[in-house]
Amino acid sequence: MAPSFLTSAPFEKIPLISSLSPALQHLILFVIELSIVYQAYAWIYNLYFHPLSHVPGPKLWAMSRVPQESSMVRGRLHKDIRALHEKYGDVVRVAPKALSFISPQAWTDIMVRVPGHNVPQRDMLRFTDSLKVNGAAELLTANDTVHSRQRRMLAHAFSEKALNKDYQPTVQSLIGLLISQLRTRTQDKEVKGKVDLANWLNLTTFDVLGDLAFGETFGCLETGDYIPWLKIIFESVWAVTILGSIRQFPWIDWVFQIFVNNTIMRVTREHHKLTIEKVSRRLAKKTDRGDFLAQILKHNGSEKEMSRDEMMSNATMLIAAGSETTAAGTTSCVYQLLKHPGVYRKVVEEIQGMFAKESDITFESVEKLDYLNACVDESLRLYPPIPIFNPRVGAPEGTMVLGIPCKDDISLGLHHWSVYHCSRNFNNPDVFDPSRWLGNPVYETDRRGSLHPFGIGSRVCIGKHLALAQVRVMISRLLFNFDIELLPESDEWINQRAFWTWERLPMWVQLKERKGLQKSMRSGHFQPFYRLRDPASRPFKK
Ligand code: HEM
Repeated sequence: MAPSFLTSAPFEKIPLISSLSPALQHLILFVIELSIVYQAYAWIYNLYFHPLSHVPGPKLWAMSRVPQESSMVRGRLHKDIRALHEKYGDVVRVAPKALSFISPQAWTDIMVRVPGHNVPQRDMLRFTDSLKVNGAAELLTANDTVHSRQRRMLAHAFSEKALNKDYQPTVQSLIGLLISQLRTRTQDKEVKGKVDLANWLNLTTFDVLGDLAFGETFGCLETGDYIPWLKIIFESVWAVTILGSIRQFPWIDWVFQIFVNNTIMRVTREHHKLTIEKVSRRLAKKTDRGDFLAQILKHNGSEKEMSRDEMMSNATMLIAAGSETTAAGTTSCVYQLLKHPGVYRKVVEEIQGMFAKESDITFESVEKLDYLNACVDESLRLYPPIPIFNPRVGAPEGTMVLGIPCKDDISLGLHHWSVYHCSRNFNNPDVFDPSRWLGNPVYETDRRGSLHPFGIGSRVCIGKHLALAQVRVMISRLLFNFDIELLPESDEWINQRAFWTWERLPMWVQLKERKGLQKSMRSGHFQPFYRLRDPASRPFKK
């Protein structure tokens, strides 16, 4: 005779399960009980016996990954992590196997390769392979060996000489196109100078990188719109954040792979097809205009240095890594200037005092605008274009970070926005004050070494100088040509959700052409090969 507990049905009130045999119902009950016991054990272990249990932090976050990941997918991780550091100090345990840091020393321990120190690795669970054309690695996600080979090759494409001599004419020409598009809108009787500046800056940086990576723009500035290929890049930045969170939970990831992976693969294949077309077209083209591929090909001795597929993967990656970030850096600085009329006036005076005509505004000359540059640094602090972390895990042999041994199962976070908004690092952290970077003694105690919006170490942003040159020139040429006012609907523009990049909100401004500027003072910016053209002749049609 069967034992009595196998003849009674434990789930008789639950419709779907009650139709199963009592034995099967008991098996399900047993699995549920086992999971509860295991989960309770895991929570207790994480709290009291885990090697990180001595690190300060909230108990709930130390017990389970759910609080951190739920904060991340809601786009508020930057704020939550800041609050935790204010409360608990320079290092906080933010998940059973995750630490967050904010001090200058932590930047060095996590990012900088020094003899005798095992430098942490990229946390690959937070990335996807979606940028890899035919499986070929690109710089951002490459392992250390491939990374150092590719970085050597790409360094030629990001040298100072290439930047100032080869790329400057393209960038200046496209900024000229931006200015003429905006000028058209100040003269339009319906638009009356009201524009979404965030959008226009994004269109500009996309066209710049399209030209530098593929030898032709996307035509965004001409149409005032994106092409679908670029929309995929936008959306994938957000999707990578969500996928990174899903991967922290193997069961959810498993279900996700079954139901959603095919769709992702289809979109990725479509995206790669277009990349291959563009790069092939560029490689077939004979051109004397400088761009990334021209620099790489000039130094590529053999396929061993950089294969064709790797060039393709890197071309897309550079557009994804460099366009939104640069546009965000520019938009946020303009926003801060518009919110601080005293600072705005000083910047305009500095620009007008330095440049008699617009063509004097060059990559080289804008470096001398001390006040504007302090404003750029301060706005990168308050709105770092990469707002949350540079995901890393300890080295396989273990890494010491602030004296804490971290193996490769421990995730190490330096969340830009949280680091720069913590009062442990900066006095009046929420205040936009460029004098912070110009020797104001109020900020004497600031831990300036904690500000690294471009990262540091061997994986520091390769496009840093290109980005800064663009940000400075775009702002200088905008303010040279227009008086700008922030419209009330964008007063709180800076309050956005943070994913890998920021959620992109429109920034509505009112533009007025500056009075008293002679036509001759405006023109003559390098050879303007980008002008508004007949839409039918655009290289990339929608
Ligand atoms: C204001 C604009 C920009 C900001 C704030 C920015 C910030 C960053 C940050 C924080 C990293 C990560 C460093 C790390 O993981 O430790 C990074 C990496 C990178 N950025 Fe940028 N970036 C900007 C513009 C650009 C531009 C214009 C390009 C290229 C066209 C670019 C290309 C890259 C690449 C390729 C990497 C990976 C470097 C490597 O792993 O060796 N970025 N950037």
